[in-house]
Amino acid sequence: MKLLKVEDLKKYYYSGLFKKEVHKAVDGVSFELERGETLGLVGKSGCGKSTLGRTVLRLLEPTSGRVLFEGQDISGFKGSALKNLGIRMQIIFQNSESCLNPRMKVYEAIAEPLRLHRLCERDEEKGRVQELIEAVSLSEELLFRYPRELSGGQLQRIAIARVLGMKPEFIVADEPTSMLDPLVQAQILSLLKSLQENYGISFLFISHDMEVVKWMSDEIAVMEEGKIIDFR
Ligand SMILES: Nc1ncnc2c1ncn2[C@@H]1O[C@H](COP(=O)(O)OP(=O)(O)OP(=O)(O)O)[C@@H](O)[C@H]1O
Repeated sequence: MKLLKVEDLKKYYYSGLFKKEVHKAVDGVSFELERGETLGLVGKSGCGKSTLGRTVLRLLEPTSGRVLFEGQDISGFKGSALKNLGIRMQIIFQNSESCLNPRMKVYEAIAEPLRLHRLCERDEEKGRVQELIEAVSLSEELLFRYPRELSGGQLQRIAIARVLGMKPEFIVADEPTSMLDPLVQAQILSLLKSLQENYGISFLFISHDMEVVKWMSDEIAVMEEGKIIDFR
């Protein structure tokens, strides 16, 4: 069974007097994703890539269409079902600093979701945080620093460690390296690939950069004006 199946997904925004103007940000998108595979998503700015990623994750309410996760229709999930789903499906953003609290040391940033979702016992927490910082190839001494003391690449690794703590099966990576210089970008992309190999995570990998998407993806979807116009 496919890990993810998206069927005729739409996300429309209504504006203007009597909400009569319609902007079709995502307009009937369908795709499938196997466990452990990456679908790259490319297209011009404003074509709907981020909206599609967020709607699949149910961070945005779909206008219509279905999202099947392990065969289960999650389109109507609410309350605790949606919260549990939010652990298994994650997102990594371009600007990781914005999702880290500037007053929280790295240790707390990684431990916070573990506590919030009760993913480990209190006495196991330290070990788990150490495992996670190692998994993203950072040294343990960074655990006691603040985000402002770290480089862009280190911040992105910490954002990835936070997400990994939740043992996600599916991650939307929304331009995860576009703010980084080329060398650091290459290192983060390699990290994501190795995490995929080690943990069997599936990715929807969003980028402007065709070269990056080619290197990362098993299949590439090209988006234009809310629709997928080609699979390569
Ligand atoms: N809350 C909203 N209300 C109205 N329109 C929106 C809203 N959010 C996004 N849009 C519009 O939907 C379209 C798709 O936006 P989206 O951010 O998904 O594109 P994108 O392909 O990810 O662009 P980029 O590559 O620049 O991030 C854009 O025209 C945008 O202006």
